Amino acid sequence: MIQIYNNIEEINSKAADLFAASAQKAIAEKGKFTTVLTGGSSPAGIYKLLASDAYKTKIDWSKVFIFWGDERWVPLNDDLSNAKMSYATLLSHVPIPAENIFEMYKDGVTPEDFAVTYEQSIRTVLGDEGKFDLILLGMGDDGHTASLFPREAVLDEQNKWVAAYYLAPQSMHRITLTAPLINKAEKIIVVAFGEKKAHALKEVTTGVYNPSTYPMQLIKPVSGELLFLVDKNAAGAN
Ligand SMILES: O=C1O[C@H](COP(=O)(O)O)[C@@H](O)[C@H](O)[C@H]1O
Repeated sequence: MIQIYNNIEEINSKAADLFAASAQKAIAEKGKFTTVLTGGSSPAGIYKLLASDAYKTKIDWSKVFIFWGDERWVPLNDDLSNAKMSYATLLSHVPIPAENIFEMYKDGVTPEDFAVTYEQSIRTVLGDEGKFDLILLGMGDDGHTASLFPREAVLDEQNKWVAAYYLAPQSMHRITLTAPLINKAEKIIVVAFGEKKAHALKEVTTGVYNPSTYPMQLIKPVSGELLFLVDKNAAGAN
């Protein structure tokens, strides 16, 4: 389902409301909330809102378990780190235990080896079902999501839950949750705003199925819900 909003503030507010509601429901039903944060420029406003006084008391952060959808293979203090942005805007401002946060990077190991470790961490917290309560995703102007980039072999991955690979156009390694794992989630929210996303959004939602070019098309929950929160510019409604 696609919901179109007037501006980014409205998107942020809706996403924060949905995050809080998912957390409350999961904690009431299961005693914990497992979620995946996205990187890039789109989610910072959502994270700041969740860290604000109005929202942070709505969630029992001691029962929240944080993973990431993808990461550039850079240390936490690097400005390219998705985790660095998430700490700066959210995680350093809420009472979440450090052991509940699963950063997608570790010094001194290869990204490929760490992908195996990260999958094991997910299995430890979620069990072998691998069903996250809520996954937040962004979408690049090229239709990529997480680190599922156009024409990369990772798009064909069927078995691994987490994969790492060298992304030649960016001259860096990426580590990412794979589409089969993402699609197990209870709820997936994709946030996209700005006219630079309009072409990809149109292709992803109404174009011919061609995930090699528009990897976001791989995101099709098995039994959960997929919701796009977009602004008028991304929706091409202006
Ligand atoms: O490389 C990435 O880009 C996408 C989209 O980012 P945005 O800046 O256009 O919002 C993001 O979802 C992903 O986490 C990030 O690593």
